[in-house]
Amino acid sequence: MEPDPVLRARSLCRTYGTGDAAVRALADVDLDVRAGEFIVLLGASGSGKSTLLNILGGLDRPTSGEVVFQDHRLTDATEEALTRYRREHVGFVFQFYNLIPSLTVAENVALVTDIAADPMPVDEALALVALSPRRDHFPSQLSGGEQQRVAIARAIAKRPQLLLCDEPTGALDYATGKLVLEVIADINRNLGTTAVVITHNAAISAMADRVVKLADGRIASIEVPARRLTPAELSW
Ligand SMILES: Nc1ncnc2c1ncn2[C@@H]1O[C@H](COP(=O)(O)OP(=O)(O)OP(=O)(O)O)[C@@H](O)[C@H]1O
Repeated sequence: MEPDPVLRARSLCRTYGTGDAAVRALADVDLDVRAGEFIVLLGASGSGKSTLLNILGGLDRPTSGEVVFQDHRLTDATEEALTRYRREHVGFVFQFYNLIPSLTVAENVALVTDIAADPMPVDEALALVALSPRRDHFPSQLSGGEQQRVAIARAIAKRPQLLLCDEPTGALDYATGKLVLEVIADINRNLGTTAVVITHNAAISAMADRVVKLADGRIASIEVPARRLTPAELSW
């Protein structure tokens, strides 16, 4: 039996602007995200990937349609409830790491654990991304890949159900990007965190449970790779 969906999106539409300037970013998107799965979201630039991820993560609302997280309709939620949803249940990782330069690695992660309901200890989160020895360093003393691993530690330290990653390897070289993907795959496998990862790199799709392709704001296809590869087995 398939696991229950942790997120259900139905008939999602998102239009930016109005009148002649209106841009339809999403049109009639239906998607179930199942507990514990690893989804890769592919599609050309402008196909609606970030718009969909932002709506799933409660950073944005659809123009019409609905999103349900477990039993909660996010589309009806107040701003306070959406903020609580993001704070308690969603970890975000973006292309640029958004670390606070004046805080150490451990302090950057503690920013999140200080306000979370049931966080893991900061040092446990740093161990999961293999950065324990760098806990007292500042972001400027780290490589891009290391900074991204701090961002991942910060995202997972609150034990979110969902880890939403928008081009997490977009600013990284090949080898470093692979290391970062390995960390995300390990977290998905070992902690059971449901992961949705946007990428431009189709080779990454072989590490997914399902690959969702967007084109012009619609789901063009959903594929299940024959065998889920580890990032170490991927090449591009
Ligand atoms: N704030 C906005 N105002 C107006 N149009 C927007 C806005 N955000 C996105 N769009 C438009 O919506 C469409 C979908 O954008 P989106 O960022 O979701 O695509 P994407 O697939 O993530 O692209 P990329 O791979 O380039 O990041 C694009 O045509 C984009 O120009």
